[in-house]
Amino acid sequence: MTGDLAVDVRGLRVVRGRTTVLDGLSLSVPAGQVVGLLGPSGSGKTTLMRAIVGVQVVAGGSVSVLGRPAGERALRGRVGYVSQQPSVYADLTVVENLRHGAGLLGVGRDEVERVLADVDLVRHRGTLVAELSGGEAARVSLGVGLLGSPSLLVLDEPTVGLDPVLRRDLWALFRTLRDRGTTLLVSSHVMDEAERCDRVLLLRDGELLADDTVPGLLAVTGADDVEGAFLALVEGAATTDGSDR
Ligand SMILES: Nc1ncnc2c1ncn2[C@@H]1O[C@H](COP(=O)(O)OP(=O)(O)OP(=O)(O)O)[C@@H](O)[C@H]1O
Repeated sequence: MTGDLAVDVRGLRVVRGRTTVLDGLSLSVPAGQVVGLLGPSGSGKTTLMRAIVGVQVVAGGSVSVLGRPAGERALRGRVGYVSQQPSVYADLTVVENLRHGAGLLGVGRDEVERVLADVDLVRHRGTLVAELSGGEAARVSLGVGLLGSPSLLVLDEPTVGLDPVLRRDLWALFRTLRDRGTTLLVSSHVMDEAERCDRVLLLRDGELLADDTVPGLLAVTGADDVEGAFLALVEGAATTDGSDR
């Protein structure tokens, strides 16, 4: 492992509507790892991911991605983003969706074939997305994010709604991608998914409660699992900031 950072966030401030979602958040994502971004619903995970991929208006601070300011044109194709909203066309087939994505990125058809194999959809290549199961459709979205072999993949709750077998298979794919040198930032509000990550970032109300490995988190909190560690950290924060949410 090198000491390189794939993402470096300093003093990030984001206001959405009337809510200050992030107020001076600083964190980093080391290159070549699977990093889990965990936290309850509304803690700011999607907002942070949007800032990292450069689609979020920010009110202050800096976000550096692969050594460049987030959203810079030079990062196009080097950062893959799979949002929670399906970003594929239901009335196109699997391969048509991937070819469309490849066309937008300017990458070749060989990329489409590689991605089809990676997400295990070769036999569904000619199927309309509307006729796929939820898990298969999720893999088409992921496939679009994999086009062009991005150095950083930002995945917003990619396993939500998937059965345990599909979740396991997707995590195996994430590790394979990491072993090929990709950095992955994967959000989840399912704490047990943390166990599959090299590091975890725990967010609550826009604040970073922890940035550690799973064994490190357990050692610091004395908890048996990540859920227990999170609760211990929340309670610790509650006693210092006077809130008990
Ligand atoms: N478009 C918006 N306008 C105003 N406020 C928003 C908007 N989107 C999100 N927020 C607020 O920002 C806060 C953080 O939302 P965000 O989607 O980043 O959380 P999250 O941790 O990703 O949640 P979830 O796990 O439910 O997706 C929430 O309080 C939410 O109400």
